[in-house]
Amino acid sequence: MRSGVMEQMLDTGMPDRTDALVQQLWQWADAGWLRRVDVAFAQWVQQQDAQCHRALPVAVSVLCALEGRGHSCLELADVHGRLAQWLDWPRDMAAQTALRQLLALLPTQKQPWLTVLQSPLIAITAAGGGVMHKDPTGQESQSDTPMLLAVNARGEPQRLYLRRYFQFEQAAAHGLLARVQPIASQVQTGFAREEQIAEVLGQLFPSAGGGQTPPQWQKMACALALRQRLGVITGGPGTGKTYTAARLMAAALALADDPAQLRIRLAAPTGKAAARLSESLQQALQDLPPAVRSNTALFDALNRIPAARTLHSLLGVRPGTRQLRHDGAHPLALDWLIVDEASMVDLEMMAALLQAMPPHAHLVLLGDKDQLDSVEAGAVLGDVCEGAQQGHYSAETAAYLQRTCAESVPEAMLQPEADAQPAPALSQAIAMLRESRRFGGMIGQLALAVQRNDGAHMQALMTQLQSLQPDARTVFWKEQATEQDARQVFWGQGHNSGMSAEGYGALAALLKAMPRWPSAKVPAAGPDDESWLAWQGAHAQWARQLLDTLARFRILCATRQGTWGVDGMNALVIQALRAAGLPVKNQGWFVGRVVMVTRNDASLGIFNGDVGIALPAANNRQQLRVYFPQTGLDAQGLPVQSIRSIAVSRMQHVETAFAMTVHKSQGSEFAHVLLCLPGYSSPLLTRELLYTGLTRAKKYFSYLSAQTGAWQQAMAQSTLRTSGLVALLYGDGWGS
Ligand SMILES: Nc1ncnc2c1ncn2[C@@H]1O[C@H](COP(=O)(O)OP(=O)(O)OP(=O)(O)O)[C@@H](O)[C@H]1O
Repeated sequence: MRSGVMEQMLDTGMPDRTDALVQQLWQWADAGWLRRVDVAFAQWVQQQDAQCHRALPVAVSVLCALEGRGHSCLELADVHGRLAQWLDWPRDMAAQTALRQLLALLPTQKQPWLTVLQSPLIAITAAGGGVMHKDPTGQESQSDTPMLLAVNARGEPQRLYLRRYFQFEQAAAHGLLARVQPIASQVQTGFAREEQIAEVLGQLFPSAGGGQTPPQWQKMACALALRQRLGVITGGPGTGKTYTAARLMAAALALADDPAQLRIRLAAPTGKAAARLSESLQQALQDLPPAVRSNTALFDALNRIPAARTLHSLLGVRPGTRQLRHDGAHPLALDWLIVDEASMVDLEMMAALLQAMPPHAHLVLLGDKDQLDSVEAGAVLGDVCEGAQQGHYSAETAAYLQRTCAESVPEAMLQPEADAQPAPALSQAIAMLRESRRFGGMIGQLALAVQRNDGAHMQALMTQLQSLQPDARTVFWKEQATEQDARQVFWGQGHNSGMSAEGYGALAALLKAMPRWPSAKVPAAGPDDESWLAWQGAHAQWARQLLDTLARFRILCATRQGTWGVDGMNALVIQALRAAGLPVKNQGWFVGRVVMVTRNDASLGIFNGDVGIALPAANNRQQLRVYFPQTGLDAQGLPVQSIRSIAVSRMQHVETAFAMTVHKSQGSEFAHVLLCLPGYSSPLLTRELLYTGLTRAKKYFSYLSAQTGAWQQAMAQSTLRTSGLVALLYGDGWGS
């Protein structure tokens, strides 16, 4: 099929008529290079506007294809240069030539876009909002056109949007900027003066302040978030985002007129992230300074904060619709909202959240701006934190931080007075935590090198790695790797003695060591029968050990398909388990099948991303159940680990997960991570992907790639999602 399409396209060149061109787009969809929905929309446009420019259906299908890849618009400047990065190009040269020929219909300069986009289906709008209801020739157009062309102040075309995404961007930008306006009346939110903030923060960060080096960004992050109704706390893994959020909650309560009435709520984009936030916050509350913990009223109020929810459930998503129970007209009933893993929140959800936030309430976003973006369109946290590395603090902010934290903002992070642009209002709400409390060592160094795209640092680390004795290595690195290499790594063989405990070899050994069943049939004895209780205990302990072992190692892949993708690696693990004598199957359920939930199911209490293992039920060895780890709270409010199980017959939406995509691993950590890159280039292989994969590893990191240089190529490539949000938040030309 593919070669047929290409031959035809190469033979005939581009058709002159738009309907014939749309037919060619369908062939591209048949060949898998465009989604059918992309072409269906282009066809609809061509049918509605029969006189349209012949390049319009191509532009429209590209716009839709980009939306499917997480971009919120089509950036019209340098389209040709950018498309090479944006689209996943077919791998063979002939197909690439044919695709280039098609895309050559799109203008290379900005101005001719006005002619191409001249259509009653496209309205012009100022990039900052305010639809002009004119088409590019100045004619009145419909007010509800499906697409919008954003132009700058000089009327030059900037970006083409599907209307929905334009509206989401506007709502997100307006919502964020409205929250960085100074709080009109401190009385309204019950907050007192700066001296009180200084006093409270002094208690919460007793050892910080006083000009320590490096500056205490955690304390400053709290001060910034208390100053307006938006706080953004970004930082790599283990930099103390949750630790800081716990102190911020304590500060908000301590400063409130009536702490018992202050409604603090917690949320995260996924159920797993929500559970993890509650768990880490509980831990962080236990770490509060004794003086704060002994304030019983405050500590009780902190402990009464409800467990974190998913954003979907907080906003009240109505099943099967895009409607929400909470919006601008029906705001959320809360005073503070802390959202963790904000990098996973997509543009549509962020817009909805900001609209549903009551005007007086504080929103605090926690997340790692360098991680992969949300699966759906938008890169909101990345866009918001565009200038976080450099700070861009105003002299007023620096003075405020000095007064409240006794901390000086480093000179390099102040917006230069000579700068034509004033310090952006949004930057005054952002704090970047820079010191990892969890990991340094080789993995931390690699993450830094990747984050900064620092090839020389990478090289030095590789040289250092070679010079280490195998047992001292926390990183294993192999290019031009084979399946045999993969087997060795995931089985935990041969690299160093520490790593060998962290792999599926250990899982297989445990599976084989299933506790001996008391009898062939389930004991009919009652629950107080001693042997029955002993058997139940042994079974639960076994399941617990398996889950612990599973939680320590994972294979992460950049892609789904192919030998080095999720499917290939899952098949390889299953093969290895079979070779070890376990009765595994290629398809369906078997003892030891590791699965990931792919859809939330509130009735079963399982969430997208939860990982469990199929094991025989304690009371019926013929019946398989999936065992999941569960975190609860003990009488003192401390997290306790337990297990729960669900019959496999009730698990409809799961997939095998010995290996998973890097995307799906966001929000999880493992003692040992094996990251696999495929043997070909792809726009999916980016710096953010490497960084996210790397930073999932706490102790050991293994890297395998079928080709040499894949790491360096990925490091040089950024996800670069196109959006107009940075321009809306910081002004046109920011950072350029
Ligand atoms: N200022 C500090 N003093 C002492 N320990 C700290 C401090 N900040 C953080 N920690 C500790 O460092 C560890 C990581 O902190 P935390 O979990 O808050 O980081 P995080 O940025 O939220 O991580 P993740 O990205 O994994 O969510 C925790 O054990 C925490 O108690």
